[in-house]
Amino acid sequence: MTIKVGLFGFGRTGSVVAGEIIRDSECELEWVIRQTPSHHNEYASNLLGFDHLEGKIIHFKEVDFDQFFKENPVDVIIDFSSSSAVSEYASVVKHGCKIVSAISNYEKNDFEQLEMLSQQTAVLYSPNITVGINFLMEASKLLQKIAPHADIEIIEEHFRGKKDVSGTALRIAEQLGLDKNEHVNSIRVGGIVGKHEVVFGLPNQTIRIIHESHNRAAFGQGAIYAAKWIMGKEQGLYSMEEALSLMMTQSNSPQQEPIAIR
Ligand SMILES: NC(=O)C1=CN([C@@H]2O[C@H](COP(=O)(O)OP(=O)(O)OC[C@H]3O[C@@H](n4cnc5c(N)ncnc54)[C@H](OP(=O)(O)O)[C@@H]3O)[C@@H](O)[C@H]2O)C=CC1
Ligand SMILES: O=C(O)C1=N[C@H](C(=O)O)C[C@H](O)C1
Repeated sequence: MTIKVGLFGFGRTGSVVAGEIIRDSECELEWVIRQTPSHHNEYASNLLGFDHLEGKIIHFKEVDFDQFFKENPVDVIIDFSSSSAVSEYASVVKHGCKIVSAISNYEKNDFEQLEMLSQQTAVLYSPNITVGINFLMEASKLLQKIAPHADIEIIEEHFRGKKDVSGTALRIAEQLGLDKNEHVNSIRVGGIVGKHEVVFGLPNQTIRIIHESHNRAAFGQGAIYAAKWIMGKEQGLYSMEEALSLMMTQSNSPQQEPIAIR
């Protein structure tokens, strides 16, 4: 079965994610919604160098989205736009459309709206949708149990223009029970795509767990993994950790094909 995908956002990350969706043989990029009229009615595939037409770019304000969705339905919306976009697609969940949201930091009201949508459809939300970061989280939790007296600091490094504190770092702090105002250290330099490090300080040794995204394609591959996983889910709010833990169980079962991690 081909999964029809609608993408919100065609910026730094969305444009790379679009390329990954187009490349994936089990997905079809139906459309891409953006905030400005840039490249309206052109195809993401052409802009990204493919020679077929896929992923028509739509300026949100040019369409009545409810009507647009009825004419151009998708199985899943993948969101790499901004916190407020959730209100733009809120109405389409009644058609059974599922949602994968990768917005790193939600405004409180917008996140409450996402939570409300999860009462009607399956929503997967992850401030860091790479598969690898979830291994860092699990390893950090395990190490904290083994070395409960270690000093723990979280370091997050991103490109110069990233304004918000890393949503991933905040999630790691929360999971480790650390005060985010004291233990999250941010560095903004050059073009770093995304690096997260958890430092465990002991009297005679230091342990560092690091995850680094070298290319934004990692976010696209994670989002596609999440989209495939959520296809079989009932309404509810899911995390990437849940999607991955099920995958690990599946991979032990000879009956079911695990979703491949790339
Ligand atoms: N969870 C994860 O793993 C990751 C999450 N992110 C998150 O993804 C989001 C986007 O990041 P990034 O690509 O760097 O940001 P950019 O600013 O480069 O791109 C944002 C894109 O979203 C579009 N957009 C913004 N607001 C709306 C809206 N209300 N409706 C429709 N489209 C909208 C913009 O349109 P236009 O182009 O017309 O201006 C643009 O295409 C951020 O929240 C970021 O933190 C990023 C990487 C990984
Ligand atoms: O804005 C980004 O780009 C990223 N945001 C993330 C975050 O805030 O944690 C995840 C990723 O490293 C890239």
